[in-house]
Amino acid sequence: MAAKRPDGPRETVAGPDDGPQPPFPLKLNGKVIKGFGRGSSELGIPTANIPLSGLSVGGHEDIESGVYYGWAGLTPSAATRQHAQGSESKYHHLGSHMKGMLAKIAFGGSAEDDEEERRSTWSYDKGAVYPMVMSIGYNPVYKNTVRSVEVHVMHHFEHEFYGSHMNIIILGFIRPEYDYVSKEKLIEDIKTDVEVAGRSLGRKAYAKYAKDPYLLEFEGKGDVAS
Ligand SMILES: Cc1cc2nc3c(=O)[nH]c(=O)nc-3n(C[C@H](O)[C@H](O)[C@H](O)COP(=O)(O)O)c2cc1C
Ligand SMILES: Nc1ncnc2c1ncn2[C@@H]1O[C@H](COP(=O)(O)OP(=O)(O)O)[C@@H](O)[C@H]1O
Repeated sequence: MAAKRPDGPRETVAGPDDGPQPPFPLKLNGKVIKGFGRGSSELGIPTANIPLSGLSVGGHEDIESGVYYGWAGLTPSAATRQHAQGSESKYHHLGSHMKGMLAKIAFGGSAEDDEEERRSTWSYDKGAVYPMVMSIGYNPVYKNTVRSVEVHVMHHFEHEFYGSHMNIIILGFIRPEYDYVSKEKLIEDIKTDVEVAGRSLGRKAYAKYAKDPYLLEFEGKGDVAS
C-alpha cells in the first residue's frame, strides 16, 4: 500500500546542484501508447504513456516507483507531423520567467528565437527536446494493478501525439508516489512537481543534458509500426 502524502512544505529543487548522481542519468525510450485517458480529462494534466518495456530496454526494470524529472525528446509519427503542421504552441503550465528560462535551456539564445525554432523544428520532422516530469508506478489514487510509465511534457501541444517515439533522460528523483485524499490534492502536488522539475533542470549541470544526441536518436524517424 502506498503511503499517504506527508504534511508540510516541499523541497524546491531535487538532487545535488553539481549534477545528477548515480543511478542518474537513466536513459529509456518507447512509443507513446494509450493510457486510461484520465490525465487530460480528470486531472487536466496529460501524460504520455510509454510501454513498461521501455524500462527494460533501458535495463531499469528495478527502478523505484515515484516521480522523476529530466528531458524528453519527441520524434513525431507521420500522423502527428500532419496534425502539427502550422500549429501554434505555447507553454501554459509555467510563468513567463520559467518559460523563457526553459526555452533558453533547451536551445540557447533568446526565448523568442527558441520558440520560433521549436515550432519549426516540430513542423519540419526532426523532433524536439522538452523538459519533463514523470511518474513511474501504480497510481495509488486510481489503484492500478499494472505499473505505468507516464511522462508529462512541460509544453503545450495543440494535438495529441500517440504513436510518436519518445526518448527520455531521467536526471533525478522528486518524491515517492502517494495516495491522496482527493484528486485536487494530487493535482496540487503535480503542479509543484512541475515547478521543482523546472528549477532543477535550470541548473547548469542538468541543463546540458538537453543537448544529448540520445534524445532524438530514433531509427525510422517516427514512422513507427505498432
Ligand atoms: C508528475 C506526476 C506525479 C504523479 N504522482 C502521482 C501520485 O503521487 N499518486 C498517484 O496516484 N498518481 C500520480 N500520478 C499519476 C496520475 O494519477 C496519472 O497521471 C493519471 O492517473 C492519468 O493516467 P492515464 O494517463 O493513464 O490516464 C502522477 C502523475 C504525474 C505526471
Ligand atoms: N504536454 C503533454 N504531455 C504529455 N502528453 C501530452 C501533452 N500534450 C498532449 N499530450 C497527448 O495527450 C496524451 C495523454 O493524454 P491522457 O489524457 O493522459 O491520456 P492517456 O491516458 O491515453 O495517456 C499523450 O499520449 C499525448 O498524445
